[in-house]
Amino acid sequence: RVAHDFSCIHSKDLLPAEDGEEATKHFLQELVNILLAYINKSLKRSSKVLDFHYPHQLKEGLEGFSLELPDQPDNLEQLLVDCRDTLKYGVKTGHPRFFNQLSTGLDIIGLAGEWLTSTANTNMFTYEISPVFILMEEVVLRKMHSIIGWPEEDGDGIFCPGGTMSNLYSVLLARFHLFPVVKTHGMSAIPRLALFTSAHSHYSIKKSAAVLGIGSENVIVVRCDERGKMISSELNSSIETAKSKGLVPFYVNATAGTTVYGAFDPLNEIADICKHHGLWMHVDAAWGGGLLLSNKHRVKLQGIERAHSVTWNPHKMMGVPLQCSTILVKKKGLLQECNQLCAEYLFQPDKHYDVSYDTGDKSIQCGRHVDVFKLWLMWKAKGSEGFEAQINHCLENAEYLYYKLKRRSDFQLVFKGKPEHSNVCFWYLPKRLQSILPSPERDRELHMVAPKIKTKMMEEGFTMIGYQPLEDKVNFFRCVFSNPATQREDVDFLIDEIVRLGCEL
Ligand SMILES: O=C(O)c1cc(=O)cc(C(=O)O)o1
Repeated sequence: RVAHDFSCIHSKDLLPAEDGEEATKHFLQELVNILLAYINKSLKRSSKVLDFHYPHQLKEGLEGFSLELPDQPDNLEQLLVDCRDTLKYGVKTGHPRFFNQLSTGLDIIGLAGEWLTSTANTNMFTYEISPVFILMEEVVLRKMHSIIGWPEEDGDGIFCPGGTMSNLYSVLLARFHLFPVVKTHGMSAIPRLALFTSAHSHYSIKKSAAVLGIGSENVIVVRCDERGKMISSELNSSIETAKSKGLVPFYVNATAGTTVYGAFDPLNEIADICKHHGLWMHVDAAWGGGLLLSNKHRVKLQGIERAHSVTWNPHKMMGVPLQCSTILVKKKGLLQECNQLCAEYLFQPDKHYDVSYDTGDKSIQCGRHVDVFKLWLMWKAKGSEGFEAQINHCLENAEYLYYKLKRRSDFQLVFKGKPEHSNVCFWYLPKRLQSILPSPERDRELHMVAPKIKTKMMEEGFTMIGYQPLEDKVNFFRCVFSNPATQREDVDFLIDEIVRLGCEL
């Protein structure tokens, strides 16, 4: 193919310009070539995960890569160079040795789904402008309801821009369910509320209470065991205490797969307590929801069918491209009642089709991105069995890492026992610390090890893993597996790289 000269054409020469079709085809084909080169590179172990630069270096402009916005249009050759550079200086989150976040991987079908979604460029507020996507959302949500174990006649939900928003919906719905007057009269019309969540749960529960005007101080944090699982007897006593202080408990968040440890709360015990006190039970399965697809692992979420609402992020363990998050609600109609404002310019009641398909008014958004298509396409491509296999593979990688570290004296696992999810948490002890008994002094030294290793790791760029302190524990690494491309050799590489970078610290 003749390489096209894009230096003398500009965006105005592309469609919808007259006879812009040829230039458009060549420009988009060239972009696809850039993306294909990036995809191949991301999946090659010989490539780096990242080519790290400090903010000032990127802002100054690297090798002509300027972030500044011009008055005159750039030509398409420059745009293609900018596209290459944007990817060059980014982080390859699809790389088999990228362990830094819960969302990793680069699924080709998911990517194709996202490309089609952008090309369709439509909105999810009404059936009239998204007929296919609205029906797909209904089909996919119903499938997820049945996987949770809710009966056919139950189940509602919506795709949200991330797990934090999904959790926020659950608090909003629980409050509306108990006090519908709050929608119109606000918080002054209702007594002081209290909600409960575990010490290891996601900070979005507190954030939801802050955003919704409930107050983050009214989020009562329930103690966990050494594995990070909520202690249900502590939940019960916290609820009793809140009542004795005149607060009105209304909501409990149980976590299925905590962010750092990957712990699963005892859902049946929590459901019993919620039933006894008449509280809304939400399960934040943003990270653990994917395990419902695995016959081997779904037992860890037993009791989830008793929840009033569930957050489940397919962009985590199912490897769907960001973003893809759902709030699933057992009671039909509540989302609509809670959020609808019936804007006449969108939700006309006298349309020529069944307006119950205009699901936009269930949302607290107006415009809403189509996040369902890439999930629907992946589900068609893999089948539920395909998702099960990839999720089991990720947990097998975690088990492999766990047993490798268990046998070594230079690594120490943060909690005893096999991980419930694909999170493996550990300290690395440089040679000089390996012979020192645990003490506050050793802890002070150990606290600096992970940040130093991470700095060198990012500067060299061959792998990437997260670290954090937690409660009384000094900085430790958290390795999580959600990328089906990751194999045992990548686990071996990670361990060797941490030793190489840290043994002399
Ligand atoms: O969607 C994600 O990748 C994600 C969401 C979190 O809340 C926390 C993390 C994380 O701790 O890696 O990841």
